[in-house]
Amino acid sequence: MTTAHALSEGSGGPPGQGDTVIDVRDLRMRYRGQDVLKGVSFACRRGEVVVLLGPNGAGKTTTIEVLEGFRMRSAGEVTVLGADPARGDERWRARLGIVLQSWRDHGKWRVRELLSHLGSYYAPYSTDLVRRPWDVDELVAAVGLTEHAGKRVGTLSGGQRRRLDVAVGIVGRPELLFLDEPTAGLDPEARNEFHGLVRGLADENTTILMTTHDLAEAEKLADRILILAAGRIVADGTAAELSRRASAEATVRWTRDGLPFAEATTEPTRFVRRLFEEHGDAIGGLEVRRASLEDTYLSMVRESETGHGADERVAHAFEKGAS
Ligand SMILES: Nc1ncnc2c1ncn2[C@@H]1O[C@H](COP(=O)(O)OP(=O)(O)OP(=O)(O)O)[C@@H](O)[C@H]1O
Repeated sequence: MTTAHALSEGSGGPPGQGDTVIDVRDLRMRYRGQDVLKGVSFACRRGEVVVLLGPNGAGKTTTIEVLEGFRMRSAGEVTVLGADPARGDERWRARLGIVLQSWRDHGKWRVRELLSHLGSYYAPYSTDLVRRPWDVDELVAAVGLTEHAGKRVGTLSGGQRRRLDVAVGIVGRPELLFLDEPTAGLDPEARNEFHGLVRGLADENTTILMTTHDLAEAEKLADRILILAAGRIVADGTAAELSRRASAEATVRWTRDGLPFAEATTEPTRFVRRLFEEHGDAIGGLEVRRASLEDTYLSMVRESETGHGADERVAHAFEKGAS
């Protein structure tokens, strides 16, 4: 994929505050008397890939739809690309790219025609630095649909449709891209290609906020991970930071004279050195394992859902660690 454009410059919109592209403070959402978001706060900087994790029904789609301007919030302050999404105009909207969770059918259109048609809406917002829309053939190649460019959308497979969803989301060369479970239904190869596409866009300074239930994907793509649970952000950091802060302990496993041993320790390097000093060649099968993102995620979600003030405690610990 070649996208040698400065996506963040010359786009015609007002700059955000410095490098902050998304700023969310105390966002609240209540549906029919039920509080889903109870004070969500976070920020995203230009060029960051931020992954929003959380259990089913946590409010990830709600959060993203508020930021896209598709949903009115109950309370809180939200700024996206320098504007309140509830009052975003067309020029503001042209700077966003959106890949929704649900498929909106355009079954009778052919792939290339659909992308040309949708792309034409962005032409008035083209600048010398950011040519809009994306050239259709280049775009079709970037999402791996070249072979299917002449097909009717209704005849594509589920995974091919998902690729098309992504193409629709980026046809206007967005500065900020929202991806709601973009890889659901993609095969491993398509998923891998999609990851390359996301990294390529981020390298060109596109800010990306995405949701996924695939923790390996989150770990691979995210500059920063947010965990939304029980109506709040209970964790905010890199995958490594999250794992370290969730558990300072690593588990060391080894065998000695063929017998298995395991020990939890906060100082694995010192522990392993001592182990070899004491037992030398009798040691085999050495393994040092820190908490995985999955361990961390599951324990944080569990703690926040069972209450006992754990979510506040964890969020506080993360805030302290992140600064
Ligand atoms: N329009 C609506 N009216 C009433 N309740 C809603 C509405 N939209 C969402 N909800 C409720 O709000 C909660 C959060 O939904 P949301 O779709 O934001 O969660 P999510 O984190 O994206 O979930 P998933 O991982 O399953 O996609 C759910 O309990 C859902 O039933």
